[in-house]
Amino acid sequence: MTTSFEKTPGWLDWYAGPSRPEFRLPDGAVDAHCHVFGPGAEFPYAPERKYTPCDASKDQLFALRDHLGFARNVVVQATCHGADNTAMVDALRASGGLARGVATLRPDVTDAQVRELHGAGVRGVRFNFVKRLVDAAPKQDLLDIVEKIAPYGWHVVVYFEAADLADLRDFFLSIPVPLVIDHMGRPDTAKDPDGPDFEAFLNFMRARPDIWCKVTCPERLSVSGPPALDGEQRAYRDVVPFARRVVEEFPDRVLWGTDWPHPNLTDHMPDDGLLVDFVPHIAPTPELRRKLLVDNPMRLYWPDAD
Ligand SMILES: O=C(O)/C=C(\CC(=O)C(=O)O)C(=O)O
Repeated sequence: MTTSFEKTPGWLDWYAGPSRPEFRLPDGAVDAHCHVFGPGAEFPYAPERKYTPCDASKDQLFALRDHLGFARNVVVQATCHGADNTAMVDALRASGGLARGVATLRPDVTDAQVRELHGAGVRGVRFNFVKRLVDAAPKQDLLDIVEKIAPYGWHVVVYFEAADLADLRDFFLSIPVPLVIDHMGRPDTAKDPDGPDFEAFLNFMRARPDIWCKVTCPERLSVSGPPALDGEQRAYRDVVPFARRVVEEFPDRVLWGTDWPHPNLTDHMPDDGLLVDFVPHIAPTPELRRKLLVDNPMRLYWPDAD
């Protein structure tokens, strides 16, 4: 039986025909945050999902990787696939070792299942606290999951909004494995990057040396734009000071990724080539760029590669 899905109204398709970046990525660069969606007919979307995406297959992801000049991908499970990691795992297996994954798990996951995911290339589990994307999970369930993944050396990826950090901070710090924060904890970029809100985020990062941060998603965080479209080389200027502060203070624990195929965007869909051109603005030296794009993701996801 073939299932057909209708995309959530207003949701934009990913940008076909992205430009070739002017910024040449360093050899071995990793797109450390991207997704695969379906295709729904082959890998159905989860019944509990809050949105229905447009399909974005592994082959389309790998074509984008090659077009932009990345060597590897980290494929992050998105909520529209719930805890069914099949599409993501299928992408990892097809990548010939060039993709690692971050899964969503339920607390009843067995050791055999975790071991199989590890064998496929999964290295982390994602806990999502963004209310428009998921219903809240009991904290004890999450800690039970941590106990199951810790023996495999995995980390926990957390996705939350800035306003919720104060409530979540102690819970996060009780998680006894490395943490990776999605999209800088979604700061309000209309506020001062040197003000108390972002300082609270930086303080959280200072609390432990194994808290990493993805300096990703300017297209979601920008208030004043301009968008990465039509050759715009000064896109998302308002996000730059936030990301740059993180990169400069924590150069050895930052990651970057495209977030392709950019779920849930309704305002505009960025040209991924121009998104890559955003990177030198937040990582202004070749050394910072090498750490952000190559050394750090390789240490976290391919520690055994030479
Ligand atoms: O692509 C992202 O990281 C961000 C998302 C989607 C998401 O995380 C999910 O569905 O799991 C968002 O903010 O809507």
